Amino acid sequence: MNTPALSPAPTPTFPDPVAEAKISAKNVSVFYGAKRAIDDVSIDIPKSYVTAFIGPSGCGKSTFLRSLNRMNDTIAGARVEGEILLDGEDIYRSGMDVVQLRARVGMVFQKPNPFPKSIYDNIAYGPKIHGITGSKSELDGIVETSLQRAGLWDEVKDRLSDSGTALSGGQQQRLCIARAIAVDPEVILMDEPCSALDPIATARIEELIDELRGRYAIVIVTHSMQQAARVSQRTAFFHIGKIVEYGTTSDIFTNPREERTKDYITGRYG
Ligand SMILES: Nc1ncnc2c1ncn2[C@@H]1O[C@H](COP(=O)(O)OP(=O)(O)OP(=O)(O)O)[C@@H](O)[C@H]1O
Repeated sequence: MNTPALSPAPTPTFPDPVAEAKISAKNVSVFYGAKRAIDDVSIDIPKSYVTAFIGPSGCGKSTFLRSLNRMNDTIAGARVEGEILLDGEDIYRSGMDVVQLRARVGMVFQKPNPFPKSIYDNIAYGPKIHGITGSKSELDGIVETSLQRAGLWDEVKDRLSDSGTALSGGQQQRLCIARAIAVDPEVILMDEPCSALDPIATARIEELIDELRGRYAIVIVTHSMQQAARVSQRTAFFHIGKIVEYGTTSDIFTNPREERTKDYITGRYG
């Protein structure tokens, strides 16, 4: 498969000296009680590219994604071993401010989950609680910029006081992306962000990911290999808790080194 990216993307080599690591995971294992869901995974996630995690159901993609901003902390029995560095700083060190971390490393989930609040408040909430600003005019500015960046401003600018939950599914997902953007993140993690959306809303989110590329490090878990090929520049293929192969998206899809990667991308299993 060789689906072209949405717009001319850099064709990175691998390893790519230009793609400085934003996140470095070193020998990471994740357990649920005694069960090991991620087994000794190491990966550098670049600053300026979109990285896709692909692999069969249950191979640990979401588990690993959640370990990148300590969302696994919220799951009883989950435990992470190894090291995850964000700009060289261990996010699991004691004393790490996890609320601050999750603003720096934002997350968008499978099912859009806007707060049951107005569109405006969905965006303004984060900057307020993180103390980014309390001033109404600055907040107005953040709300407008975030909605613009998420490609939603024109659709909602005249109804900012309507409830976020009254929007369509695709608009709700763009609202959730705007909410993540509002706190000025450095990384955005997306866990199957289009799986609840129709093809048109999916295409809109994919265009948006492409527009956001370069401004944020983006990591997307997807079941759709076409989607990975369209939106990402790097792809990691997971299988039974391990990364089998990681490289440029074009190499993974056109010239995989590993038999298991080949089998997966040609649809032989998964
Ligand atoms: N909260 C949990 N408690 C116990 N086991 C879990 C939990 N969440 C996931 N697992 C197990 O960990 C393994 C990895 O699951 P995970 O959801 O990370 O895989 P995935 O590749 O994202 O799957 P999918 O593509 O189906 O979403 C699976 O065996 C799953 O059953």
